[in-house]
Amino acid sequence: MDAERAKVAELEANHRALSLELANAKSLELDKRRELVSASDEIEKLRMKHAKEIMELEMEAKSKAREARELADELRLAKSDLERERDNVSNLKATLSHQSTSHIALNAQINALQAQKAATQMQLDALMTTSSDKTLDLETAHRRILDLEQDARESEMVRRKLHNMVQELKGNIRVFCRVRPEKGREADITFPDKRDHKEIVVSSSSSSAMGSERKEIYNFGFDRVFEPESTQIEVFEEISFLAQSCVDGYNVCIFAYGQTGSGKSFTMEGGSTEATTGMIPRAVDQVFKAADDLKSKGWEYKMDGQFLEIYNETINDLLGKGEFDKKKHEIKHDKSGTRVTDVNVMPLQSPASVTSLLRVANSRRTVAATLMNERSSRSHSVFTLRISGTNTHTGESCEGSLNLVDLAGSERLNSSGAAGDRDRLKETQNINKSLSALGDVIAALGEKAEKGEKHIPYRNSKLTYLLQNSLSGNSKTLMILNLSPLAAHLNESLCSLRFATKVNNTMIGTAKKQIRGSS
Ligand SMILES: Nc1ncnc2c1ncn2[C@@H]1O[C@H](COP(=O)(O)OP(=O)(O)OP(=O)(O)O)[C@@H](O)[C@H]1O
Repeated sequence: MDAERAKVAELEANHRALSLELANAKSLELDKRRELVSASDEIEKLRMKHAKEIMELEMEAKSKAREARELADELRLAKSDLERERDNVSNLKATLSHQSTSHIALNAQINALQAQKAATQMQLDALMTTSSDKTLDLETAHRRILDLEQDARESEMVRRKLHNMVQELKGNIRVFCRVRPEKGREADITFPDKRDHKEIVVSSSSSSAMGSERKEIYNFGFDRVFEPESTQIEVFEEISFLAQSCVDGYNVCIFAYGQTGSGKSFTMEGGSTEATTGMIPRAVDQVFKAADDLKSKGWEYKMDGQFLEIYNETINDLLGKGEFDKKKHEIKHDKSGTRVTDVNVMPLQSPASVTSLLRVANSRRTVAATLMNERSSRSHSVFTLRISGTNTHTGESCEGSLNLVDLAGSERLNSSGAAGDRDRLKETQNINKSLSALGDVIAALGEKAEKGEKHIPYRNSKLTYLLQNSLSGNSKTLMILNLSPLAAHLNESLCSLRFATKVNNTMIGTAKKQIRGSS
């Protein structure tokens, strides 16, 4: 039993040892299991890390491969650039060697040119010296030319003055002839006197009864002949002394005579431009200038103007009001000069006031022309500028007048076609009457100058009566004969030329100044 007990005890002890061993084994197993779990975690982590590292390595490998490719590309490009650069370098080397050769050649040229430049500079210096000498010579010559031109101008003025004095001493009426420009069938008119411009030659051809051609040549001489190209300035240059002399106390009368359309109005009144300005505005301008110049010598002037029209022997005031002037105007002569009753006399302060006076007169003439059959060419127009001056230093006084007359068309009865028209016939008879009265007055003045006493028939027409004081031996008279160059007007032109020649040959005596001393 004991043995049994011992055995049981022993078994129990074994059991306990075994249980302990089992427990230990279990705890060991547990530890081992834990270790296993932790080892597997570790393995998992390592695996993941490894996978990540592999992935990164793969990506790195890919990027390296790309870089390698790019580097390979770059290398290729670099190689081709290098190749090109090599080519360039070899080209540049070739160019350089060529340029070097050129450079050497250019240097040689530059040296040659510099030598040439130095030689040219020396020549230039020599020329500059000569040129400044020449410039001096030229300036001297230029001054000399200016002096000579001035001398020539002065001589020309002296020549004109002397010419005028001779004319005044001769005492005849001056006559200028002006031929209008025209494009058309022109008559055979020539101007042979190219130096003094005093001659006009008109030729006409006619067939005789036998059929043979006959050419007649008519030669006329006047104080001045203006060719068609002559300008208003040139014409005025020749008459400016007359405008001047009315400031000195003379009575001056300038007529424009000629057939309708021959250029009378163009000459007297002119156009609207500077170049075409006519004799009236130019003369007035000149009178104002002359009066202004004499201010320094103590002269003070007063000027006034009137503009009348004589139509069918009645006087019409072109500065009046209304369409037609219905007033009856009378011409009065007394010691103070000629006066026309009831006409407007405009004080003239400046040349501009004359422009407005001409405008008023022209607008009235235009109205009349549209109402009455081109009346302007069928009437005489008389612009009168009266000038009175006193000298504050000397007490002298003077009175002058300037009459600028645009005469009615001078064509003869038949050629104007007036015969069948009563109004036209009356107009033409009146024009002829007054123009022949003008001729008679001039002829009588001529006779008076030659033979002494002679009655002057001023009263035979309104025109001559109005101009009595300016149409005497005591006044300066100029007739401008206007001619049309047309072949169709040849006969009229010849009549006008003959009339003007008669006037030109008339001596009317020497003009006198209207100057009074201080009283
Ligand atoms: N020297 C000239 N230069 C240019 N044109 C001119 C000249 N003379 C006249 N004329 C022109 O010829 C035309 C006729 O001239 P203007 O009217 O002056 O003649 P007129 O003799 O006064 O005629 P009317 O008796 O009808 O008044 C106008 O158109 C005018 O402008």
